[in-house]
Formats: sequence, C-alpha cells, structure tokens
Amino acid sequence: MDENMPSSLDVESPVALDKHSLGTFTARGTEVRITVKNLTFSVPHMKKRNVQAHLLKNISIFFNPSEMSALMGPSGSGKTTLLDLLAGRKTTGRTEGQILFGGLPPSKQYLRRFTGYVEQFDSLLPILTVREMLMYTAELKRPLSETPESKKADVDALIGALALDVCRNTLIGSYEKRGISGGQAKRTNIGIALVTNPRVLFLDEPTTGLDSYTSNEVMDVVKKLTQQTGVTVCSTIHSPTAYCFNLFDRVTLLVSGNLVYFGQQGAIIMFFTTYSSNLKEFTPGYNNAEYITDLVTEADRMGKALELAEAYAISPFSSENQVMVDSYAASDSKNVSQDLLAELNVSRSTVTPMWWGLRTFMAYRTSKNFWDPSFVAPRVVPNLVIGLLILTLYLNIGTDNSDSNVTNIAAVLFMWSATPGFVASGYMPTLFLERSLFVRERNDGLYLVLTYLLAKLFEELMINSISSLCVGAMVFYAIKLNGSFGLFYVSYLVAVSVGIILAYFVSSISPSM
Ligand SMILES: Nc1ncnc2c1ncn2[C@@H]1O[C@H](COP(=O)(O)OP(=O)(O)OP(=O)(O)O)[C@@H](O)[C@H]1O
Repeated sequence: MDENMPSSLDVESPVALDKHSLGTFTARGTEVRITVKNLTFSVPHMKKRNVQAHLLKNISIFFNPSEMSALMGPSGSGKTTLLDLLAGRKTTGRTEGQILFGGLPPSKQYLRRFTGYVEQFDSLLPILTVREMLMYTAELKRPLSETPESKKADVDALIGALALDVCRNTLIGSYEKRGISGGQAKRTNIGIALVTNPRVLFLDEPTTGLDSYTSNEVMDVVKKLTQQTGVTVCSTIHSPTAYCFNLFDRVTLLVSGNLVYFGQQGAIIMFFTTYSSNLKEFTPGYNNAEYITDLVTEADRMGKALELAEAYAISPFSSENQVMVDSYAASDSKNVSQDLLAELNVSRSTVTPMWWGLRTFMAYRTSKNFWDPSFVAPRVVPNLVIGLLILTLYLNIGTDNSDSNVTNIAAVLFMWSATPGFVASGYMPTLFLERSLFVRERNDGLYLVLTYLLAKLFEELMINSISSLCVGAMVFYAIKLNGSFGLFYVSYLVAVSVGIILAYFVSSISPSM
C-alpha cells in the first residue's frame, strides 16, 4: 500500500502560519525514508543483576522525507533512546528488528556524514560568533571542491532562514561571558546540523528551556526548512505548545517503551477518543497537545502503559501502519536511487582530509584561543609564578661552583623539571568542559580523533614553547646557570609536552571533573 493513497485514517493537519521567509536557503539533498520494523531494544538492568531492561518494545513506524515527525511520551518513555538508535548513537545494548534508511541498513559512516543531530543541550564554541560557528562547521563538513564563496553564500542564506541576522556577528558566549540568547543558541545548533545539507535531521527536545514564542519560532523555521529542503525530520518533544504540535505531520507516542500511537498528527485525538481506552476525558480548555501529554503521563503513572499499547495494537491504525512498514521495508531497497546508494555506501565518516581539519581548527579555534584570557592565563601565569619563585629564591646561584652549592643547583633543576606537571594539571578543567563539544563534533563526522588530538597538542605546544622561552630565559640568566640555554629550554619543553600528554590522557579516561 502506498503512503500517498487516501486512507480512512487521513486527517488534514492544520497549516502553519507564514512567519519567516527562508531566504535563499533551499538546498535539496537526496531524500530518504526511515523505516523501523519490529524494533526492540534492551540493556542490562542498572539495578537488577542478570536482568534485561526492555527500553523499546516491538516498535514499527516510519519517517517520510519532507515531513516533520514528533516522538512524544512521558519522561522516561524511551524517546531519546529511540532517537539515538535511529541516529546510530547507541553504543551498548541489544537491538532486534530493523532500522532502514531507503530500505537499507545505514552504516556509521553514512549516519555521521549525512544526518544532523541537534542535542538537547547546546554544544557550541563560546569563542566564535554565530557566523564563524556556521562557517567552521561548513569548512569541516563540506567538500573541499566547493568554493569558499559558495560556502559563505549558503551560510549567509542559512543565517537569514534561521532569523539569526541580528546576532550573526555576536559571540556565542558562555555562562561567565554572556553572548547570544537561548533561542538564538538553539537556532545556531539547528544551523550547524543544516549547513551540511543533511538528509535526515534529528532533534532532541529542541524547545527545552525556551519560552512559548521562541519555541514556536524555532519549530516554525524547522518546518519550513523541512518542506523546502526535503529533509526527513524526527524530533523528540516533551510538552509542545498547541501551535508547535500542529506543525508536526506525524506523531509517534511512547509510554514505558511501548508504542501507543503512530499516525498523522491531525488524527491523534480521533484515535484516542474512538479506539483507545477512555482514560481521560477531552474537557473544554484542553488543546490537543496538552490533552495528549496529560493522557499519557497519567496512564504511565497509573501503570496503564500496556493497556494503551494493546488498544493501539488492535486498532485499524496499527494494522494499516504495519502494512505500510512491511511494504516500505520490502520495496524501498528495490527503488533506491543511484545517488542514495552511493551515499549509503560511503566509506569515510569525514568529508574533508586530515590536513584540512588541522588547518580549519587552527584558523577558527587556535587563533581565537590565543586571544582568550581564560585559555592563556592557566597556561602562562603558573609558569611565570614558579619562574619568579625560583628566580627570587636562587638568584645568582650558578656563579658559585663549590661542592656545598651543588645541592642547591640540583634543587633548582628539580623544581624546574617538576613544574610542568603541576602546570599541565591546571588546564584539565577546560578539557572536561570541551568533552561534550568533542563528542558532538565526532558524532557529526567533523574530524577524526587523531585530527583533534594533533590539533590540540600543536596548539598547546605553540603557546607553551613561547611562554617557556620567556620564563626559561628569565630564570636561566637571572640565576646564572652554567651550560647551554638551548639544552635547558629543550629539556623543559620536553617535560612540558609530557605533562600535557598526561593531562590529556587523564582527562580522556576520567568520567568527571
Ligand atoms: N540500564 C538501564 N536499566 C534500567 N532502566 C534504564 C536503563 N537505561 C535507561 N533506562 C530507563 O529507560 C528509560 C528511557 O530513557 P530515555 O532517556 O530514552 O527516556 P525519554 O523518554 O527520552 O525521557 P526524558 O523525556 O526524561 O528525556 C528511562 O526511564 C531510563 O531510566
């Protein structure tokens, strides 16, 4: 059965208001349908030994291109788990059933290159402006063959489409240094996902922390981009506003990992009032979104998830959807276009080569970090303080070569070589803070782990070689050590490098600050 065939269950969705013009950003990629067939997911239970926690149970749904689909349900119902499974971001657990993109199982490389994921909590670079953040992503994820002018034009068009013109040159900022607002940060995150022209866009709670106006504005923009670019949009959403709910074409409703509704957004109330157990009355004052949220939350609290799942399973909605899912799973792979096939078979998760990744990292991050006091201070000030300490304690000590002074000179050399260890530990907090950004950028296929590591080491060595040179010369000549300054400096730099590598190693294996 074709999805476009008229169905007894088809109900028209309300049409979104025309709030924003989307400018010239209309890039259209290869369209892809996601089909999920009899998906079950379980993990070892965190509290009970030798017991499996079934987080998703027999889910059969699909997501069409040019459509915006909502994943809804009470807290803990499995929305993020399902989204992460679709996006290939679950690294543990047992999956049964099928997840198909265009009828074929997607590779990790395809998911990293051709899908965008907007996380619930924004992970942006506070040192960049909105435009720089989008350009940085475009440079890393768009092919080298594309001209800089084309990338800039698309970024500018996207800034217009996302209504970010007013803050295009504003620093993103952080808690300590205020920059753009929450809504602007969310739209920048969406821009990051869209600038690479993804085939599928995953959004995890995109309206969390936003007021209703901003929520509507953000989702309105996503809706228009969905229609104009043909992208398949799949978004978890907790308690949408009535306007926002109406923007969705399709809804998947989960309660305790069970599917309790899948179908057109406009048919959901009819389904619950006609086919599902009458758990809650649709009283005046309720809007559709609020009613559905309350109904499933109450059912979850009353332990009636299975009752709702059973009502869906025996309804005509379920049987009609299952026919479509079976049909898509069987036929999509036979009709897959050459373009989509080439994308699905891509062998690399990154688009640009390592040298380009290093160059972009230096151009956008290192160059900014060197002007950022919060980056420079922990790397320079401790060196300077310890240098001054040694200098004042041991001024002119190198002029006395008597046996009794050898211990003092040894003490100086010990302090000088042990210092880098303490200095390196000082900037470990920044590495922890950058971890979520690194994970997001890796999952987005922006660069390889080795590229990041080399770029960071190069950055650290650059700043440390300069600061060590200044402090080293100050100490060496003030305490009047004999021998070669070059050797004194190089040995210090080697010790600094070991300290940095240790700090990175400890930061990467430690679960928390
Ligand atoms: N190892 C585990 N053992 C038992 N339960 C688990 C385990 N891992 C996850 N869960 C539970 O699975 C459920 C699904 O979590 P998930 O984050 O997908 O829900 P959600 O619908 O996105 O919730 P929220 O809206 O609060 O983000 C949660 O109730 C969580 O506690």
